[in-house]
Amino acid sequence: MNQIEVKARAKINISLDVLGKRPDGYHDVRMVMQTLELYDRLNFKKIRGDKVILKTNIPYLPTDERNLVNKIVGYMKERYKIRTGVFVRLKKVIPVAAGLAGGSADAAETVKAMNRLFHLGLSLEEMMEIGGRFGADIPYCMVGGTALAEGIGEKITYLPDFPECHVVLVKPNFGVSTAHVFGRLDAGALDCHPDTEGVLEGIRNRDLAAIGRSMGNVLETVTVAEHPLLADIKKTLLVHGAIGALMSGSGPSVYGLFAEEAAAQEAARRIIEKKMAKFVRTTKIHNRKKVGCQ
Ligand SMILES: C[C@](O)(CO)[C@H](O)COP(=O)(O)OP(=O)(O)OC[C@H]1O[C@@H](n2ccc(N)nc2=O)[C@H](O)[C@@H]1O
Ligand SMILES: Nc1ncnc2c1ncn2[C@@H]1O[C@H](COP(=O)(O)OP(=O)(O)OP(=O)(O)O)[C@@H](O)[C@H]1O
Repeated sequence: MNQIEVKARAKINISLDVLGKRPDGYHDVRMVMQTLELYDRLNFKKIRGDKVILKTNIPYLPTDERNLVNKIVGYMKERYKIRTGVFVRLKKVIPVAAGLAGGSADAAETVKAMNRLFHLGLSLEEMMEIGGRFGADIPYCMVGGTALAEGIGEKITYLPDFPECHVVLVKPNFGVSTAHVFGRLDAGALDCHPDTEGVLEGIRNRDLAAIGRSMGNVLETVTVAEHPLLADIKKTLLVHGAIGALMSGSGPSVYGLFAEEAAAQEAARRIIEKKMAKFVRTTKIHNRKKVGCQ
C-alpha cells in the first residue's frame, strides 16, 4: 500500500465545562463531544527521498512544520525511523480557527494514516498518546462519535449514539484564538457550569428536547461577550425552530440542532439573507461506526 485517502471530521461541543486551572496552565474540562458529517480530505502517498511535502487548497494555511499534519508526519518519521518521503494533499472544508477542531481532526487522521502506511502496528491507546502531544482535542478526534472528554480533553469515555438530527453550522467571518479565550476565562468567573448531567441523560434517553434544554458552553461567557453577533446568530437559529443552539469550543462557530431538515434549511437561508456569516452549512451529526457494519 503506497497511498491512503481519509476523511477528518469536524466536531461540535454539546456541553463544555471548565473545572479549574492546572499548574501547567492548561484547564481541566468536562465536555460532551460529537462529530459532524462535515470533513476535510487527506491523501497520503509514499514518495522517493526523505522529505515531507504538504499541499493544501487554503492559500493562507502554513504547509511547513506549523501545520499539524506536516509536524506529525515529521515526528512519526523520526520516532519510527522511517526513511521514506511522504506527500500529503489536504483538502480543507472545515473552517480554520473556528472551534470545530479542524486542525485536530487532520492531526488525528495523520497519526492513523502513518500507522497504516508504514505498518507500525500501533494500538489506539498508543496513537492517542502521540496525538495528545500535539493538542488537547486530538485524542477525541481519533475516536470521534459521541463521547465525554475529561482531563484536558484526553480522557475519553464513549457515550451512546447521539439522536439523529440536522445541524446548521455557522462560522462568522473571523477566527478566535483558543489560548486567548481560556486566558480571559481565568480573569472572570469559573463558577458558572453547564448542565452536563442533563445532556448525558438526554443522550441516554435519545431525547433531543432534553439535550436542547441542557446544552451549554462556559466559553461563551468570553467569546459571546466579545462578539455579540454570536448571540444574534443563536437567537435566529432558535426563532427558526432549533431545538438548541450553542457556540462550539472556543468559537466563533455557532450551531443549531433541528429535528426537521426543512426547518434547518430555512434557518440557514435566513442567516445567509441577514449576511451574518459567509460559511453557513446544513449538515448532520455523524455517529461512530460499529465494528462489523462499516
Ligand atoms: C476548546 C476546545 O476546542 C473544546 O473542544 C478544546 O479544549 C481545545 O483543544 P485544542 O485546540 O486541541 O487545544 P490545544 O491546541 O491543546 O491548546 C490551545 C490552547 O488552549 C488552552 N487550553 C486548551 C485545552 C485545555 N484543556 N485547557 C487550555 O487551557 C491552552 O492555553 C492552550 O495553549
Ligand atoms: N491542518 C490544519 N488545519 C487547520 N489549522 C491548522 C492546521 N495545522 C495547524 N493549524 C493552525 O491551528 C490553528 C487553529 O486551527 P483549527 O482550525 O484547528 O482551530 P479550531 O477549530 O479552533 O480547533 P479547536 O476546536 O481544536 O480549538 C490555526 O491558526 C492554524 O494556523
